[in-house]
Amino acid sequence: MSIRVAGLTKIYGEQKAVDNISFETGPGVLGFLGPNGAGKSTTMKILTCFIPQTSGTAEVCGFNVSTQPLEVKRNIGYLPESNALYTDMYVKESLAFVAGIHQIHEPEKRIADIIEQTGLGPEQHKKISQLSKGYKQRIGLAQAILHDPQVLILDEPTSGLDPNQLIGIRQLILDLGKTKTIILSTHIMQEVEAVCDHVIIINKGKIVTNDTPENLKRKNNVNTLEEMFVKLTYR
Ligand SMILES: Nc1ncnc2c1ncn2[C@@H]1O[C@H](COP(=O)(O)OP(=O)(O)OP(=O)(O)O)[C@@H](O)[C@H]1O
Repeated sequence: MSIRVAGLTKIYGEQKAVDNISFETGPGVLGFLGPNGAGKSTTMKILTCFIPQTSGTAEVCGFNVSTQPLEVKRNIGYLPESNALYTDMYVKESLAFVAGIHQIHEPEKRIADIIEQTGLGPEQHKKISQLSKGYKQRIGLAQAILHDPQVLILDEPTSGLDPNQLIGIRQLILDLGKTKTIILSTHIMQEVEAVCDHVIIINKGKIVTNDTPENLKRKNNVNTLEEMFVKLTYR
């Protein structure tokens, strides 16, 4: 399994944001769902070594996030919810910058491949500040996959995109999920139906369910994932 989480807990001050969660996942797309404030981003930040957990363990590709953060970062690509970009950089310049950080061999070829894969071709000569929101998301994704990590953590990668952009990014996630382990946080249930093989729902810091979308609908006797989400997380 590429990701193993055991008894993970994060306490901010008095608040338990993540409460003793455990799960494992391998190649494919895992939907990581839950209401606002459930603890999704906190879990993702721990997995990507942005913040330390209070207790419990997390491993990425066999490397421990607490004791082997460099190895974890080599094996993980992260698109944070905020998708902070250097907006004064040109598209290729920003990718070259990230390629330098990862010490990528033959960066020009890899950057050209990634521009092709993420559909950035038509916009590749622009400054990031000149790009539409959808293309900025593509830059965030391009930066996350540039070093060809085995694991991708995508925090609401399609929020605010128009339907055309949505289709493009979802297709890219589907393609990547054929070989990589992807954890995808989203509030869009259509997206879960479209791309996720498996779903974890977290509520108030605890995992309330972990199954395939089909099993979840059947077990909860509902027709849609929206109904299932409300049933498991409302109040
Ligand atoms: N740095 C912090 N300091 C204190 N509390 C925090 C901090 N970051 C998050 N929290 C709290 O932890 C809880 C979980 O937040 P988190 O961002 O993980 O939720 P989320 O599931 O990603 O929510 P959303 O869907 O709204 O993005 C929230 O109550 C939040 O206010």
